[in-house]
Amino acid sequence: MKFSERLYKELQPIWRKNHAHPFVQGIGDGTLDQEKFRFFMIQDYLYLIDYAKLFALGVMKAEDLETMGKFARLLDSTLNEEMSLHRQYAKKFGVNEDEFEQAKPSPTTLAYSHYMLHVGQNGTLADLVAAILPCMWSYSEIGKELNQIPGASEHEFYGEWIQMYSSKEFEELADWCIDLLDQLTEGKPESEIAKLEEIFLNTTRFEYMFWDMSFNQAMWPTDE
Ligand SMILES: Cc1ncc(CO)c(N)n1
Repeated sequence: MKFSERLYKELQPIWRKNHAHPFVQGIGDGTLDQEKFRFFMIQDYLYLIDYAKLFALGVMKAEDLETMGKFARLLDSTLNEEMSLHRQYAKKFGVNEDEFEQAKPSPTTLAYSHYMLHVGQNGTLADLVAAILPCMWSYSEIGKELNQIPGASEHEFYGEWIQMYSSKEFEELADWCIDLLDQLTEGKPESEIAKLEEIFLNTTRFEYMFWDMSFNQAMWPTDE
């Protein structure tokens, strides 16, 4: 069995919670409170700044030119395509993108992005890929599922978000990452595989927490 097939089985309970979450459901039916979405987009912008750095670390850890080139393109598309979606939403909210960039990360954003950076900096290329895959894979699945809802991708406010994550290009990025992880783990001993599975499941759990944090607009509980 490919490693990704094993992961696909393991992640099911968490993905079911993602898809059922009122934040995700609300994007799909267009009823999500725009203030919650604004909170999410700001936190996601901060998250993506760190996520893009993981691709730079991927360039550092890659062992062949083809993989280096792919990570370089992922870095470029995150900064200049995916994040331009956030900059467009910033405009819709009537704020300058600098306001997004200078916002403070929530505890969940900090925990998630710093966990990934820690794994990416201290681990192997396989550790890094295991950490970054849930992000691409789960958004691609959510995007495709929401795109099935009639009219959802034409919704005047949430349509563009659904179009971005249900796109073929985004799906191809996730598929590339899945294939790379399968290649890197082929023939590896169970002890190594189990460690990678734990990393993958940790960031999968963080993905769920990110939806929940956004729905609750959760900053530090000690702030007034
Ligand atoms: C938190 C999070 N996970 C995944 C993606 C997809 O890139 C994103 N933009 N944000």
